[in-house]
Amino acid sequence: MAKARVLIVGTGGIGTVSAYSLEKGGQAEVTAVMRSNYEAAVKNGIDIDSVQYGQVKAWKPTAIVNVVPNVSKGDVPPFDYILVTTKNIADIAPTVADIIAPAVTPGKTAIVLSQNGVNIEKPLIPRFPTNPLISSVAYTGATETSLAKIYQDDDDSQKVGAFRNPGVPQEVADEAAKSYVQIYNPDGKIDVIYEPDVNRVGWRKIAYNGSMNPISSILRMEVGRMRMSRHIIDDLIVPIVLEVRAIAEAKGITLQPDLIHAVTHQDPRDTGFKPSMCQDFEKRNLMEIENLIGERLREAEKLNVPTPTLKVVYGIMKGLQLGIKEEKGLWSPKYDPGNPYE
Ligand SMILES: NC(=O)C1=CN([C@@H]2O[C@H](COP(=O)(O)OP(=O)(O)OC[C@H]3O[C@@H](n4cnc5c(N)ncnc54)[C@H](OP(=O)(O)O)[C@@H]3O)[C@@H](O)[C@H]2O)C=CC1
Ligand SMILES: CC(C)(CO)C(=O)C(=O)O
Repeated sequence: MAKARVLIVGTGGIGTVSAYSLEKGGQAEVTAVMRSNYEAAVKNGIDIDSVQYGQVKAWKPTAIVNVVPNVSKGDVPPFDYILVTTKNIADIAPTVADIIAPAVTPGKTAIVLSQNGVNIEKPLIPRFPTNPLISSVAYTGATETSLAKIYQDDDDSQKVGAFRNPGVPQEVADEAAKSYVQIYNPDGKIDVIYEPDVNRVGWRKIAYNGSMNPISSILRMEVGRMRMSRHIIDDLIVPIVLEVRAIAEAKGITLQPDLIHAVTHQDPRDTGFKPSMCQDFEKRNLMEIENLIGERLREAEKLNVPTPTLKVVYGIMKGLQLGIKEEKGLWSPKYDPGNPYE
């Protein structure tokens, strides 16, 4: 059987581990789009120091490219799947839809978003109305420590299911998600599984990412240290988790009764782990603020759910993001038209 053609856009921590798992399964050939790490990967391959796969040295997927291939010209065969593993920075162009558009074949390519956050599929629906949209909620732990050098500290673990895209019959989207899991994990040896209720799973995950990620970034603190402070947990983490639960409930999504315990005890007791947002902040990378916090606030407003803690945290994170945007030349200190504080 011909292997599935998978394009991975954003081959950093999660993208590299996914590329390796996909090719190891034997049913996919991966084209990896790389950017800052492109030259290092082409010259020396990719090193993965992996809790799951051991020391992988100088590895290369089937193809490495430094631009998203344009399939419309007909000289590149269409892709069966595009796996998006960039950070989702919705407040800065180009958006995910703009980045992947050249490689999408209407009615054929299934688009898999393996990114943290809620509502990440929404901007893709009008742009790709005939393509199945798939959610991969990832629990894998992986970091690019230097160019094309990956440290994987948690096994590849994902729950995969279809988003709703009104132009695609639900059974077609569900089938695409199941086929993706089959290609990714053909002999069932890894924890990458089909999840029919992936929306609920995404909301559960955001109870962690929406609380631990921003608070660790603001405090620049590991999760283990935060857990040792009752103030941090009682006054910051718990209120956010309760607000996330209230928004989810207003949307008809019931999260588990022991959610607070599950979030606060997700990581080992004395862990030195800092969530991905805190790592980005320390590297002075843009952070995934809109899909982890902003989108939930907007949902809460629509549903009249009070979210005082989230609102304060959002304001602080927007301020921190502004500093990073200014450093990158993406913002200059000036008043926007209509700003009443001028
Ligand atoms: N890391 C983790 O353990 C976990 C991460 N996640 C989620 O997974 C997603 C990916 O995270 P992670 O792997 O950590 O991210 P990384 O920052 O490690 O990797 C993102 C990659 O995307 C590349 N990229 C960004 N924009 C483009 C573009 N326009 N064209 C080509 N390449 C691009 C970056 O290139 P460049 O270096 O040039 O910027 C980088 O190589 C995020 O949504 C994150 O929240 C979820 C669970 C765990
Ligand atoms: C906690 C983790 C690694 C997922 O398990 C994550 O999602 C993040 O750091 O943003």
